[in-house]
Amino acid sequence: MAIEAWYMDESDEDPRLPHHRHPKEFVSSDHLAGLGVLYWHLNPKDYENDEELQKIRQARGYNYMDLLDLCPEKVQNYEEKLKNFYTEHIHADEEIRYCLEGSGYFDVRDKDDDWIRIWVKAGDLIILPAGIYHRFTLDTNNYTKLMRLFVGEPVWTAYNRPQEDHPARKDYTKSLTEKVGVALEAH
Ligand SMILES: CSCCC(=O)C(=O)O
Ligand SMILES: [Fe+2]
Repeated sequence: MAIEAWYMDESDEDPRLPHHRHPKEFVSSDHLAGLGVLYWHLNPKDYENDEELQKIRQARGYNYMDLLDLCPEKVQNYEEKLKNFYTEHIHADEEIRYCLEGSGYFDVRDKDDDWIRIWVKAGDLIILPAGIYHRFTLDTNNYTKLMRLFVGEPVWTAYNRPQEDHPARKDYTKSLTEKVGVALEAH
């Protein structure tokens, strides 16, 4: 099963709506991979014993794990947290999220600075590379339960845009130009 992702319209209606362009412009997982965004679909019911998940965690060194149940009863400062999640930012490290229940939107900037909306549902594991501008919102279902993975002690610090001088941002932009170089050489 492929991930659903699309280019966003420019309207400032409720962020929890899909915000498709007209006509719809879907984005493939290859296109996402070109931005350094990786994706797997796993069995969310089996997350405690799942060998596929174990393999990914081992291969990438994700020894840290916790669960984030995104509902007002379980999250302190719920509204403020959601507001911060939807403020465009980067991190110094990868952001790894595995959706166990519900759904939500991870928005990432493409090479031309346009927003791509990635619809993450139960079973979707995504990795956003360090330095990519992104944000998160719940969709109209208003609920998700996410697993957060990390290499070592987690650092969730968000650096709000602009961050052009942040080392992770510089490395990320450089990796994008290198990817373009490889694609051109292949032709
Ligand atoms: C709710 S997880 C996604 C939000 C985010 O970008 C973050 O936690 O940094
Ligand atoms: Fe983030």
